[in-house]
Amino acid sequence: MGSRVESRGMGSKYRRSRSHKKRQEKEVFHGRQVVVVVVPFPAQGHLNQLLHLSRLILAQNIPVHFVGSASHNRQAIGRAQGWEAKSIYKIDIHDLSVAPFASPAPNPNEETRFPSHLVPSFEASSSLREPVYALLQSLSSVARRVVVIYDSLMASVVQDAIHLSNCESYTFHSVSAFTMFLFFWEAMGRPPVEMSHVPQVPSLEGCFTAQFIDFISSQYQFHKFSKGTIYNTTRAIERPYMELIESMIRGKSHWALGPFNPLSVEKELPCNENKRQKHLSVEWLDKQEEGSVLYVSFGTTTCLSEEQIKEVAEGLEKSKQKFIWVVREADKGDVFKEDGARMAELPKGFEERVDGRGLVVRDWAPQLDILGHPSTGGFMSHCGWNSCMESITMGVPIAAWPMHSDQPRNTVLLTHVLKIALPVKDWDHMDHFVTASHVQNAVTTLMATKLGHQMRHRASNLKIAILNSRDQGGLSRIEFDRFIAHLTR
Ligand SMILES: O=c1ccn([C@@H]2O[C@H](COP(=O)(O)OP(=O)(O)O[C@H]3OC[C@@H](O)[C@H](O)[C@H]3O)[C@@H](O)[C@H]2O)c(=O)[nH]1
Ligand SMILES: C[C@@H](CO)CCNc1ncnc2nc[nH]c12
Repeated sequence: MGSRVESRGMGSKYRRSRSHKKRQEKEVFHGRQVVVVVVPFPAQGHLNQLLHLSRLILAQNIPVHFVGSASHNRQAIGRAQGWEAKSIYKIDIHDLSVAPFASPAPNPNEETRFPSHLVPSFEASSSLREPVYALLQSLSSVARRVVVIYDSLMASVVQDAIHLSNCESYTFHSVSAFTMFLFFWEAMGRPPVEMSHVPQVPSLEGCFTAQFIDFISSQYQFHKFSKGTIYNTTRAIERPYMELIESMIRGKSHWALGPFNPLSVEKELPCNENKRQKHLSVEWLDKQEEGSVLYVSFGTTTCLSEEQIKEVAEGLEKSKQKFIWVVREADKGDVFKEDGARMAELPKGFEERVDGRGLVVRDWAPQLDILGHPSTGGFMSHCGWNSCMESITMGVPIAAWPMHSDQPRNTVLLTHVLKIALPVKDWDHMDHFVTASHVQNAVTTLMATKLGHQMRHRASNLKIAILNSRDQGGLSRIEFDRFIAHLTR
């Protein structure tokens, strides 16, 4: 039943092939090992971040167990970008049984843009509680220490970890430190803090559904069991907000361990062997001038209505700028369910009219490769936190078009604090509609004006700051090393 633990083939293959002798030596000198169990939330933007973190931890020779339903594990692995195949096979992937869930198609005409159609898959994940506990029990009997790193939305799933004396847990917040600071600060009744770091931000109205707010609240009671919190950020960009969080939430350690995504894709190959061939979009970028192409994509939780797609198409066409536009539907709870998908229509003749200047991608785009490509000079984004970090680490400025959740506030971080983005339109939860002229203005400003150029320059400086911070002796590197030393103490 629910508590059956299945270990997937690739993980066990690794265990067998890993030198047994080496492991024995380790045990002799260091006692039993520390192992990490990673418990992601089953949506792409969350799976992706914790899979990247798993790889970073594994690179420190700490075994990592990654858990989830078979389809979410397959989704996470199949879409992983920027690293070599061999590093993914070293993660112990556990396909655990999850209660069956409905996987409806997204609704592009919903009043809020929040991906409510994913809620059944979120709720089904609570059935992971038993099999995850069974895994923790079995690991805790052989390991020196079991470290659980869980997505903040999976707190209830790992609540039993406190029964194991050699098990400790850390909460991973999948959004910016800026957004989390605001969330804590508002929840605490806005205590006095250094106000120069706190810009005006939009309210959360229209960002979530009431149902999802209940889901978040139902998880928060279990965070009291965790020893610390982890962020996919670096103090090189979000230092004030990490420090504000530290000053408000004492008694826990707070770790900025990001960026989790690879900082360069040039040296590292895509993980999937059959993806070694360059994607069409990258081949096309190879032929364009440096910094001349705008990349347009709205992540995996958003889909635009037909009318909205028409406005984007017209805006892009009128901007006369080069672009790659990813026209995809939002993910379903089970991304491998083929049925019911809409194929969004573009205006008649659009692709012919922009031929040679614009490329429409309908499948999964290699976003990290695209952002890391020298020809890419701007990104029109919904400002999901993965996209923000990927763009910042690749030095690409943003035309920000937030849709839901943390995105409107991430936008404020990018526009007001880091000053590497301009808004496509001011966020107004009552009126999501963006006209062709908003799109056109944003695109031409970002790609073809001095203001856009200055943003590109600042973005490129941030990229350098992040790289330096990750180098030997840099603050991010020191913080990451301290975390690893703390786990293996
Ligand atoms: O075609 C595609 C589409 C998307 N992607 C990748 O998919 C990921 C999308 O994640 P984003 O965070 O940007 O956006 P999502 O809306 O999908 O995620 C969501 O979940 C995690 C939260 O922290 C985000 O803020 C939230 O909006 C990125 O890593 C992006 O590179 C592709 O590689 N190709
Ligand atoms: C449905 C998901 C996207 O896949 C919401 C992401 N947004 C968030 N996820 C977790 N904690 C948050 N605190 C503020 N926003 C948060």
